[in-house]
Amino acid sequence: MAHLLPLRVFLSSQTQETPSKPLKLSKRSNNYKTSISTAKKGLLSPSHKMHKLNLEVSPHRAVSAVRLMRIEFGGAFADLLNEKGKGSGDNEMGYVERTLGFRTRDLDDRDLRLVTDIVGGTIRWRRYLDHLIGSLCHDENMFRSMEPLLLQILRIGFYEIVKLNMPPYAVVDENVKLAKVALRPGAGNMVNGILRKLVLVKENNSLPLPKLEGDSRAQARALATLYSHPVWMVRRWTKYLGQEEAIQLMMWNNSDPSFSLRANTANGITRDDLVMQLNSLKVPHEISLHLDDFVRVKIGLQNVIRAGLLKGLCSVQDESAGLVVSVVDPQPGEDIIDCCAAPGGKTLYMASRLRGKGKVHAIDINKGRLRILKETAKLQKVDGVVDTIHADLRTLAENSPMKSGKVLLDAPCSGLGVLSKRADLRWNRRLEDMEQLKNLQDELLDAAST
Ligand SMILES: C[S@@+](CC[C@H](N)C(=O)[O-])C[C@H]1O[C@@H](n2cnc3c(N)ncnc32)[C@H](O)[C@@H]1O
Repeated sequence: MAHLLPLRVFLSSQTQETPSKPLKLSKRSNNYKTSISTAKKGLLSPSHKMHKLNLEVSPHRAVSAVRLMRIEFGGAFADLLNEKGKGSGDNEMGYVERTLGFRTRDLDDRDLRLVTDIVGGTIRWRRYLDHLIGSLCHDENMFRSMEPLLLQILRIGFYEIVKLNMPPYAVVDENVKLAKVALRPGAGNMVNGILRKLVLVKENNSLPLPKLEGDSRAQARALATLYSHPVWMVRRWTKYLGQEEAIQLMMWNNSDPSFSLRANTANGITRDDLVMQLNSLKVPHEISLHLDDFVRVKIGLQNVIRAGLLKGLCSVQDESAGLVVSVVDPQPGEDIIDCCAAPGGKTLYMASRLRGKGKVHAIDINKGRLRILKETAKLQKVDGVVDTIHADLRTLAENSPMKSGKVLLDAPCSGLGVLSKRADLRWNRRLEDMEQLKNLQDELLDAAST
């Protein structure tokens, strides 16, 4: 019966989180390797390297510096969700120990919040911070040849002073201490010199920032530094939106993201149950104005993860993704095709709305992501109504076309709409990728409507 219904294709450009990648230190950067081994050489001998505890260095700065290294050179993701909550525990301290040569005391909730703020902010503001650091170095070569860990420590210090407005001399002291212990005394002296220069120019209100002047290229370069985005994005947005709106957009991308949680009704959890849990965890939240099962959370996601709420009780899902599902409006008994389904955010929400009757056929080309979808479907108790199909949609549509009254196509997208959530994404996208993506989206749309 379903194939007799008029075909409806829902196209969504919502970006989803991608699964966490393993750390690949050796291939991505020789510099990183060098700096790690330098740290180890000075500080560790194999016999005591696993238990050296340093109580003087501020733990959240040490963890932030290492997390920044992993994000820039190790293929790790910047956002909490892709760390799957492991970022707060032993795992993270293991990375700290291997990179810096010592452990710090365990992080408490406040430390964890600071790590999230510092890491997210430092990545977002990287271009701006590097401009300031470069301007305050003796010469360009000093900046260009700076070892990666030293640069991360300086970025943290600059971010804390310029963007978080933290008490400057405490910031200087703490970051100098970190550079001395994690690298060597000379590195601490360098951090001291450059941070003190920064404090001075900030106090005199004379931060060396570019002026918005000259032709459109020069202005784009200045805006790219002032609002910390790649030049090609600034040029693109200025062209399509005008300068004022492009600036608004960049300011939004630089703001702290908020998240939404969806109560997993298929597991018998209501939004009221979820609210009770959030209250008991003291996580501030607001009820969604648009969707019955959703709750908004600005801070405290780390607590939600640590309390295990994501293990079946609720999922992190943007309201925009929820609204796409509302447009599809899944009804019990329906057969729905989700053409680019993994890791499954929309599939699983649609499945929960089938109330045990019907099927979501979840197609995806990526086996690993599809496996995550399958596992999460089990966790959320909707696996009975989810059928996974590992295939390239284009080949599938040609060789064994499927029919359904409702077809959702959530094609791969640039992710430029979620830059506030994915702090590192702006630095990983290239203009050339956009053209390729557009062609792929065209082909997928054709295949989905076959
Ligand atoms: C934006 S994500 C989908 C997110 C998903 N709808 C959700 O809500 O979690 C795009 C997905 O398209 C998949 N994809 C890319 N090319 C494909 C193709 N030719 N056939 C099927 N899936 C494809 C990717 O593997 C990726 O998982």
